[in-house]
Amino acid sequence: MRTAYRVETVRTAEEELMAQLPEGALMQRAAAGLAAACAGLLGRVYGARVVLLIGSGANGGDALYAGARLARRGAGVSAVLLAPDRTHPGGLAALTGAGGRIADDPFEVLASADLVLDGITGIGGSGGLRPDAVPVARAARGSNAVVVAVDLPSGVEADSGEVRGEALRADATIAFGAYKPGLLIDPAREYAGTVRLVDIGLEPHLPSVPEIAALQHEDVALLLPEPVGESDKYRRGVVGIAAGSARYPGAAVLAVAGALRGGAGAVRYVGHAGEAVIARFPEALVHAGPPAKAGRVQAWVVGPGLGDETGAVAEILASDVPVLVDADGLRPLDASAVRRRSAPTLLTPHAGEAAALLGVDRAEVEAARLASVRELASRYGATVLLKGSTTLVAAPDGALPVRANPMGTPWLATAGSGDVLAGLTGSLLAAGLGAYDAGSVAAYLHGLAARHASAKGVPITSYEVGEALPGAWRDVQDARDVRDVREG
Ligand SMILES: NC(=O)C1=CN([C@@H]2O[C@H](COP(=O)(O)OP(=O)(O)OC[C@H]3O[C@@H](n4cnc5c(N)ncnc54)[C@H](OP(=O)(O)O)[C@@H]3O)[C@@H](O)[C@H]2O)[C@@H](O)CC1
Ligand SMILES: [K+]
Repeated sequence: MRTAYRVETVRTAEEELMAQLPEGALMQRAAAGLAAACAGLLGRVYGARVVLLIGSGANGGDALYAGARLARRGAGVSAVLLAPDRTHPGGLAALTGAGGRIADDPFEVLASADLVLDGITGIGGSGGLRPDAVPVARAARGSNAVVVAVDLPSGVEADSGEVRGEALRADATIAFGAYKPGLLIDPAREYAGTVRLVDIGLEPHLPSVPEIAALQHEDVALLLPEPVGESDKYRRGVVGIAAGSARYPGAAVLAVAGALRGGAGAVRYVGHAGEAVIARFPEALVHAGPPAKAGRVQAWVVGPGLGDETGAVAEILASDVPVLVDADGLRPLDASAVRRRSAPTLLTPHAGEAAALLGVDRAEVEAARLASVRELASRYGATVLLKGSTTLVAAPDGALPVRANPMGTPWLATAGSGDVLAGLTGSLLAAGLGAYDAGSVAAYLHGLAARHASAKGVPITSYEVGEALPGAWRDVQDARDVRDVREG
């Protein structure tokens, strides 16, 4: 599991740790890890041209000390000082002592750089790059150099993942001690490139509940439902899918495709696209409706492709089993009906649907995804899965970390992929997972399946994502088998 902590939490932990260490030791740990990572990226340090972009704080200090280490190994290191009067004094002395130089002309040194270290701002920055840093940052990005962000890409908001002005896009980010939310949440995450964590001994000082958690294979493996010896289809759970319409039968087929691969013992389809469903999936149980007459289910999915035929939404919300509401089902959603429910509710909007639920513009949701998912979860008293390039899952009470899905891929932005996800998630709910786990496990498997399906970078259809789900499941399960062997 990758975990991220807010700036305030990181600073408190750092203070605790620093009190136990000699002065400056923590920064040296950070700088040593940073210099080693840069050496790895450069391949050959001797003779490499390294440019440091230095702001007014300790982030610049880290970059200067790392630059000094690279200079001692024979790199030509130049520092661009963006706040010359407030440059970290110890770091600057170390750099010049090791033979590094202060650049007279930032654009000249950037033009021939092999590697740029972005030490403009770290966790102390906010509000995007300041005007004087913008042309320098653009020149760095426009050069042929590898851009390495120190702790965070400068210009992004560490706590929210927002990008409020211009920011410097990195090829890699070397983070110290802990991930910050912005390294896991878009749009900031997209500026970070490949993120690597340097251990500076912070972990024992961090709280047990992080702000953000991103599952990895091993975590997902532990959450997957597993059929036990005496499982019959009802024990494994029946998922009801109320989706599709005469106008959009495809959504029903795709939702059922997802549901059949999510671990439920049976899939009961209810609606007007039964013929299309049965033609593709003879194993589905098909009923014309209404949902209450369709027979017992352990969880409902309602919404994909309903068009204007949304009558089933209220009826399904009145049931006493877990309910997932997606797509067209979100339009007529009544917050008080959701809040009244005793069984879990999971809402799965994309940014546009989330914006409509919140009464704001789509751009506002996309810019502030973390705040939006939390606000929705608290307003509806429901678990909310906000779809996007990093899908977020928030539980209603706010005590659990928001889960960020690290498995997204741009190829998932294809018609119908949400229908597959809804079916898959509903199936996991029926198989007994809670809404928070079902949402995050489904988002993970769905992203992994899309990666499998587009393995060679080819465009994929949503149906292929459904077909690739068993492969993704197997992949994740292999992680559990590896762990069992290790521990067994
Ligand atoms: N604590 C530790 O022991 C360790 C800390 N570590 C390192 O320290 C980093 C945090 O350092 P920090 O607190 O000095 O803040 P930092 O990010 O350098 O910003 C400094 C100043 O920049 C300014 N500023 C603000 N916004 C701005 C903007 N948009 N554009 C330009 N400038 C802007 C603002 O000053 P202002 O100009 O507003 O007075 C702000 O105070 C952390 O990320 C990690 O790298 C590691 O070494 C591990 C050990
Ligand atoms: K930085």
